Amino acid sequence: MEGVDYLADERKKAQFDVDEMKIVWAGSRHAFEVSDRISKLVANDPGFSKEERTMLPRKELFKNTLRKAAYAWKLIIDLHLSEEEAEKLRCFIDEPAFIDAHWVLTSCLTLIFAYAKLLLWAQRNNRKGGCPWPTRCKFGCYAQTELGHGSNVRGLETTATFDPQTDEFVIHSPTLTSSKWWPGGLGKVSTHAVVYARLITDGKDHGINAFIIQLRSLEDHKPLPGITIGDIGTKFGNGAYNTVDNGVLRFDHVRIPRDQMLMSVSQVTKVGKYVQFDVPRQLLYVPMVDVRQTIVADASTALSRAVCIATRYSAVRRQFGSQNGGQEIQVIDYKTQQSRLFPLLASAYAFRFVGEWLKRLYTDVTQRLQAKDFSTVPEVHACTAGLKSLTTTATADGIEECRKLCGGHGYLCSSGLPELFAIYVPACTYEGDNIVLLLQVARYLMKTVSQLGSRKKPVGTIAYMGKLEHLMQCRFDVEQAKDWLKPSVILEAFEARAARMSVACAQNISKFDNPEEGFAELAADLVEAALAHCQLIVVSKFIEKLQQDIPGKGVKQQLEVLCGIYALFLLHKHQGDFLGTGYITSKQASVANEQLRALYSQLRPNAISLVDAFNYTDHFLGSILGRYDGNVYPKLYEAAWKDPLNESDVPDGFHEYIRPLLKQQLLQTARL
Ligand SMILES: CC/C=C\C/C=C\C/C=C\C/C=C\CC/C=C/C(=O)SCCNC(=O)CCNC(=O)[C@H](O)C(C)(C)COP(=O)(O)OP(=O)(O)OC[C@H]1O[C@@H](n2cnc3c(N)ncnc32)[C@H](O)[C@@H]1OP(=O)(O)O
Ligand SMILES: Cc1cc2nc3c(=O)[nH]c(=O)nc-3n(C[C@H](O)[C@H](O)[C@H](O)COP(=O)(O)OP(=O)(O)OC[C@H]3O[C@@H](n4cnc5c(N)ncnc54)[C@H](O)[C@@H]3O)c2cc1C
Repeated sequence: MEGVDYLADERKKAQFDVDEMKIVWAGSRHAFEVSDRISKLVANDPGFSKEERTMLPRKELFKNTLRKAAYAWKLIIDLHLSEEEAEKLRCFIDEPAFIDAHWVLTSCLTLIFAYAKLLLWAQRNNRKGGCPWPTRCKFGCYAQTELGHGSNVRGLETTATFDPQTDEFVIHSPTLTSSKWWPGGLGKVSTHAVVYARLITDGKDHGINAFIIQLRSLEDHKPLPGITIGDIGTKFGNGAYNTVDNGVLRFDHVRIPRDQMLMSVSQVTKVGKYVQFDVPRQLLYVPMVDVRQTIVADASTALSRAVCIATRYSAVRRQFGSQNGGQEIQVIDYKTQQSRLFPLLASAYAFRFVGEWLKRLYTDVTQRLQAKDFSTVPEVHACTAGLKSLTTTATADGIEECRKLCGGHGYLCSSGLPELFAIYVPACTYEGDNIVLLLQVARYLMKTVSQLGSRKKPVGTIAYMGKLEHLMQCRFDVEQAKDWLKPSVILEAFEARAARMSVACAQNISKFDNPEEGFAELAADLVEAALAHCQLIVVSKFIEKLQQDIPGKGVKQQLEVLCGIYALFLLHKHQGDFLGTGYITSKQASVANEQLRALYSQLRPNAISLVDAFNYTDHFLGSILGRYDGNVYPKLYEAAWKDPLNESDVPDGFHEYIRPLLKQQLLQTARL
């Protein structure tokens, strides 16, 4: 029945102020108000409908995305939306688009150009200043990855050879494997690209540098001479990421002016002299750090969507246990359902808070960079790489778990979960393969351990290594379940586990004559140590959040429950680490599990309200199973009839393929 709230009884059970929790989730009252307003604007505008997305053929799908993007830009201008509102608009339109790369890169490149300015780039290049990145009337993409190399950035093959005769770089793709491959927005739309290529002057290879290159005519959109571009083909899932034109690009001796090299870390003079500035080369990689921190912030949005769908549906769905003709049991009341669903709900909140923290860390680093302080770059690289890896892996796995939590109906596109998974899962690969990124964290950890004896004190997220002596010896000495609720106890457990795993790896590497050989041999253990370190960061940032003043009846208490679930679930899942490093005994692990079960029971009455606090519209959720009103069955039934296959009772192909078979069968039966 329309207008009935099937989840009303669930909502009455809440023991906290949901409106205040919405503000905690959004980050501030202002952020909540902007999100609320823009999400409703999108939801109420038929121009942003997503209903048929999974049924459209690729060409139509792509054209529809172009239409939406153009419409969104028109709205931004007509409604004078601020940058913050425009960013929310992009989020709630909920369609990966060519425009994403442009959107993010505009800010990345503003940053690169901030360094460039700082490094007197403008004067050295005899330019009047100003950012040549095309933010207006032109579209850009980020062309780093090649067919043959993605993770190994140093192995890229595209060349940029300086010609002092003409004061130009000659950009060339010398092999098939040097074709740029994957950049989003490249295939059909971008007019310009940031291209990573090997810089060659006077026959000498100076490694990878970035160049801004025009790809297409601004008149007729055709590729410029010497440039070959296309789309790389259909990707995983219906609809999903196929709204984006990931592309292939080849250069045949394309000439660009010298000042289109991004000269933030080095410079080529008019006479072809290569000059390396007194700054870390890693500054070239800062765009990746920027996008990775955005991906961490986005993970909680993707996971919370899936969790919202699975939680609401778990309260609607009933199976078994009917007594005297009464209703069956809501599947959310099964302990197995709770033990799979509630840690994901807790993870969504945990990722929200660690994402907020990472943004602050990144802002701090960018301010330091402006002041030529590069000291925190390694830490922000380790944090963004590690947290990108942890949050995207957990989110992709979490979305798939939510699909299973919804049983058969979760497999229907109308549940919203298959498409959400298909769109999200490449996050485990783009912006750095998750294992490759954890290995970067491991390098940072091994470096930290090796420097412990020196005067360099570990600070920031690695500060806990400063109390290594204590962490290597301490033992968990409490026995009661409720002791596991103390933040100091949880923190020490995670610190001791992370420190001990890192030290064990360092000791094992030291047994090899060649440390690089040791690192390669122990890579699997190193990845686990890196993960333990990243999990410690997430847990500690959740605990830090709880130390803030959090208004609203019962809000803090709910967050404490969620924090306990997040930490104790990890402890349960990685029991082997905690037991193996000797910090806890098996009895203490079993007591922790007892506490975890108690927390699930405390969370249960609040589950629906905790997902309501995400404040998602039905449009954004895009799921019949996750509808706010819980009116699942009639809407599923209705949606089935909208499938193109149901347009006629007799399907196309009946006369060619089914009828002859039927006839044959009839004949055979007659012969018998
Ligand atoms: C463009 C984005 C568009 C849109 C985003 C929009 C919204 C966000 C939400 C969704 C995302 C949507 C779309 C995604 C689009 C995807 C884009 C891409 O995928 S772009 C391509 C990304 N590619 C990678 O990430 C490649 C991964 N590989 C690497 O990063 C490096 O090569 C590697 C880290 C593996 C290092 O290899 P190695 O050869 O060992 O390194 P090197 O010798 O060059 O340097 C080592 C030295 O440098 C330090 N370091 C490495 N990386 C960084 C860094 N990023 N920042 C700072 N420092 C870094 C490293 O620690 C080491 O230091 P030491 O020598 O030990 O001191
Ligand atoms: C949807 C999508 C959008 C993208 N958008 C862009 C874009 O806009 N611009 C752009 O430039 N690129 C883009 N990419 C490319 C992306 O950044 C790369 O695919 C990614 O960095 C992984 O590199 P790879 O494909 O070379 O994987 P590989 O490195 O070939 O990975 C293959 C396997 O090898 C393993 N492996 C690799 N190296 C190591 C190692 N050292 N130690 C242990 N294991 C290792 C990996 O873990 C993985 O299991 C995009 C990719 C996707 C899927």
